[in-house]
Amino acid sequence: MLEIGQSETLLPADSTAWRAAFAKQRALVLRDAIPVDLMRKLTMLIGRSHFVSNRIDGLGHREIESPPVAGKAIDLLLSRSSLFRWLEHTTGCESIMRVGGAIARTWPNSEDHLDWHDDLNTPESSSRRLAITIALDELEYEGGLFELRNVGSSDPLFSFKHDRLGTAVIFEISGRLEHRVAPLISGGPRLVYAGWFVG
Ligand SMILES: O=C(O)CCC(=O)C(=O)O
Ligand SMILES: [Fe+2]
Repeated sequence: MLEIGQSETLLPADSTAWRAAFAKQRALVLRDAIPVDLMRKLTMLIGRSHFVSNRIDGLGHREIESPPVAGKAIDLLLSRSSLFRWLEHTTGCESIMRVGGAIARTWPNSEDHLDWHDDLNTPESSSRRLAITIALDELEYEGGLFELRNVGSSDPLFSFKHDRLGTAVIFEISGRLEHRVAPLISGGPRLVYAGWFVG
């Protein structure tokens, strides 16, 4: 059990199963990582958030929270050295120094999605070690599947549909892996925090 509460972080005492899961699929599912009471507060903040169009050249489109308010609150919640050390131990990623991200929203339309990419596309992004996404809503939707694969492989190593409020996915960022988010077919929107642990 792992829980990122408002004032304390509960981390699993025995990480053996987590290490084995990450070794196999290069990703972890942290079910209910943000507890319900804290999630409720974040939902209230997000209710006042403003979103702008965010086109990522060659990859796709989505909306992101701007100015970042709820996203900054989540950055702060994740900025805990005990969590950084647990992630290093569990994933083998070295020296995580900080975390930062944004709230992203996709709708069922002809443009919202992200094609295969590795999150290492700019010089500033080259120190990204792990990515984290957290479900911030639980509206039903079809499509919107997240997939992670080895570059050049056609079989995903890991796939996940975010539909449980407060559940997080952590996955490896490296030149040997790529990930994508499929377009929504109906329902939604899909609302997640998407950030990176940076070394
Ligand atoms: O929405 C997701 O699940 C992943 C987002 C993503 O890949 C990114 O922001 O780079
Ligand atoms: Fe990404």
